[in-house]
Amino acid sequence: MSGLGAFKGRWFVVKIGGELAADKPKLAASVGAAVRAFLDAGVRVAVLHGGGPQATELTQKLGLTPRMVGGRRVTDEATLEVMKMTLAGQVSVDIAAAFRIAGVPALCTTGVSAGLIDARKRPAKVITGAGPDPIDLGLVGDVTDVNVGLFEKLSDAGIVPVLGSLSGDAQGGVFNINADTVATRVAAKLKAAKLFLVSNVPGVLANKEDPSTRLPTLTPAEAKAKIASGVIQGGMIPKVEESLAMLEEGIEAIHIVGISPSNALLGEAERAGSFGTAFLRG
Ligand SMILES: Nc1ncnc2c1ncn2[C@@H]1O[C@H](COP(=O)(O)OP(=O)(O)O)[C@@H](O)[C@H]1O
Ligand SMILES: CC(=O)N[C@@H](CCC(=O)OP(=O)(O)O)C(=O)O
Repeated sequence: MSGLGAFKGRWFVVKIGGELAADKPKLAASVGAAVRAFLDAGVRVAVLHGGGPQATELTQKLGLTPRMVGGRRVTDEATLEVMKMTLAGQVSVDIAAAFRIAGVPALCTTGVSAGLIDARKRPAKVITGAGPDPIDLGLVGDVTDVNVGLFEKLSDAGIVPVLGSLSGDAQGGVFNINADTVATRVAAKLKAAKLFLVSNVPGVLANKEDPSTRLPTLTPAEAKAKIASGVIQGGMIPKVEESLAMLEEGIEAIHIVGISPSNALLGEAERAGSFGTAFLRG
């Protein structure tokens, strides 16, 4: 029995980057196997997923031009339709299939369902790396509430909720939210013991082109300096910013980790910094 037993009854929140859904056997052997091990240790698990690369590809196929600002997608009506097709469609079904291979009873939907994740439109805001003026991202939301009771009921029934990062409101509104952001909000509301942001890179890298330059740990000061100097760019910016915000809220363990080798997530859960990047209070 591993050290995971110490987390019996607590929540682990796992966020899967959209790109990882493309290879079902690999996703099953890495994230699927780790989630199975968490469940076997009595840990409660909630999964959030993105689908950014698939959404960008479909946007282009439809003759539209994707626009990202500081790692966030500018979301007009047409783009929101694309997000529904990819997050609630292709990516959701592929993750459900991968979890079946791993023997994980996953219920795959989005945060819109049954008010699992409530949101409201995000007001125009200054975005890191995108100049001094506030930017309106369109139909992008901020999480306002998480239905913790329903997460607990699903978990009590042995079901793992797996949610694409769309959320809604009681008036029928639907909003696109960066999946890292949703994951951090859900982790905070569930008072999760650990949050894992599982991506296509092994962690935060000192040189983003070289996987051997993984930084095992980062303090807030180090992370902010790496954003300011341009070492951390693009989609890694929201991951790191959200992780730092989580630390400020008192969540003790946030890990950015990859899926190679396949035991990376499980290993990182057992020993922080062993396979990914763990954020430490400064
Ligand atoms: N310092 C860095 N270390 C690792 N990845 C980085 C870094 N800076 C930028 N990146 C980029 O961030 C990407 C991960 O963000 P993103 O594509 O949004 O992942 P996900 O889809 O898993 O949320 C990596 O593929 C990499 O290209
Ligand atoms: C507002 C915003 O940026 N939403 C994201 C949601 C998907 C996502 O985060 O996907 P990954 O985790 O695969 O990057 C987007 O539209 O790309």
